[in-house]
Amino acid sequence: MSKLSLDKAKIKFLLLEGVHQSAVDALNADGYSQIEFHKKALPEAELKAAIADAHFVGIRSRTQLTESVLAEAQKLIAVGCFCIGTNQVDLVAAAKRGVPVFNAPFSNTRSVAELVMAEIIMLMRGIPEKNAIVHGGGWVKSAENSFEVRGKTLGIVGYGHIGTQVGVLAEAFGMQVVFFDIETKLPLGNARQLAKLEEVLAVADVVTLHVPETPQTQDMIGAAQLAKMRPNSHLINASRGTVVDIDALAAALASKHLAGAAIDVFPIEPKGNDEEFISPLRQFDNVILTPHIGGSTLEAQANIGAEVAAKFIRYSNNGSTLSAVNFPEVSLPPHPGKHRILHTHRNTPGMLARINEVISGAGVNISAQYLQTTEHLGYVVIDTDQSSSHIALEQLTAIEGTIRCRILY
Ligand SMILES: NC(=O)C1=CN([C@@H]2O[C@H](COP(=O)(O)OP(=O)(O)OC[C@H]3O[C@@H](n4cnc5c(N)ncnc54)[C@H](O)[C@@H]3O)[C@@H](O)[C@H]2O)C=CC1
Ligand SMILES: O=C(O)CCC(=O)C(=O)O
Repeated sequence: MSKLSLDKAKIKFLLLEGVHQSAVDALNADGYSQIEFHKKALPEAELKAAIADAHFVGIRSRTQLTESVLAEAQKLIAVGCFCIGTNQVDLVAAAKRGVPVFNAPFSNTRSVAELVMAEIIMLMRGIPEKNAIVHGGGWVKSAENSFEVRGKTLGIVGYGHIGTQVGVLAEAFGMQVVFFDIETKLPLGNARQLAKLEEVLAVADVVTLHVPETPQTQDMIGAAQLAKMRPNSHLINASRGTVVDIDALAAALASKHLAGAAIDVFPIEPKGNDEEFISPLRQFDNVILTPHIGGSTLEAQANIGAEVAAKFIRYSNNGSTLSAVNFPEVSLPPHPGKHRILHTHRNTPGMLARINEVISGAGVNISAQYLQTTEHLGYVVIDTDQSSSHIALEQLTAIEGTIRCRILY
């Protein structure tokens, strides 16, 4: 590997929310030693101070990287979400600054699916209430409201990575699976895609939500949708807290229209393990409440740590943005003996021509080049035969529409 223009020892990684040690190990093994590690999310003022000189920041679901936080991050090169969801990052604000955002799109998928499968069985057997009764010294040995899952119908809303895994597990238990998704999806096994959310709600004994947080999924399950669910059915939400109107859910449980629920994510979650969890759902013994741990298994966290750290390393060493969620995806193999320039710009006509004009004007030969664009952004990786350091970096940076230009090596 050619020597990076910015010494690895000077590149600061800010890792928050106790990301797994596997991330630190992977970065250390590649020669990155400046790692500031925090077990928790930082309050906004502390976050702004810590991010000011960070080149890479790694978070989980709790840290909000808003426009105003990103504005403080003048040296930021990339963001890593050590999880699936990226809704906690202002992706547009990051892209505007030339900052790609990476995540781990399926390292905790199985963990969520297993928890959901367990909850389906627990809810169908009425275990949460029975557990509470026995803990209180009671003893109600009864088969009332206790059912096998075999032959029952599971409704999956959002049939992506997690939804499909839940469907496969549920079918192995003999359940019938129906799902709703805004995209047409290949149904696995005997699963059936239904055209409308309401159709799924009307037939399912258990409804489980696996959609991302978007403007369209905000309060997707409110009073009207809960009313359309079958009497005595169950709701599971391990997606995002904004997807369910919690007060409407509390009302549906209080009226006994729903027989139970399992909720892992909430509209407002405590910022740390020392803060009290406040929710109208605490009063219900027939609701399984978990502290956003759907993806929190040791296996998943170790895999996520290694995966996102590898994406940081590839981008830092190579300029590869493969699998970035807000950025054109470009990957060139390392070219020993060559020199590499990274140019991020607004996607306007003629940009590549202007960049190449500057490079050839400096008497430097381009040996490889790869451009990708998204609607608003262009990212080009340029390998040159001669050292590009003598090309006026200012000239490339001065091209109208340039967001960021770096000489990598
Ligand atoms: N509780 C936890 O610890 C965890 C929660 N999650 C959450 O689960 C979500 C889903 O994860 P994946 O399955 O990996 O995502 P995915 O992107 O693979 O699947 C999401 C599916 O939802 C569909 N969808 C999007 N908008 C929709 C709408 N309005 N109506 C119906 N379908 C819609 C998409 O077409 C896609 O098929 C994540 O975005 C994250 O928020 C993920 C991991 C752990
Ligand atoms: O483990 C975490 O911090 C968040 C898990 C999650 O919600 C996700 O992966 O989207």
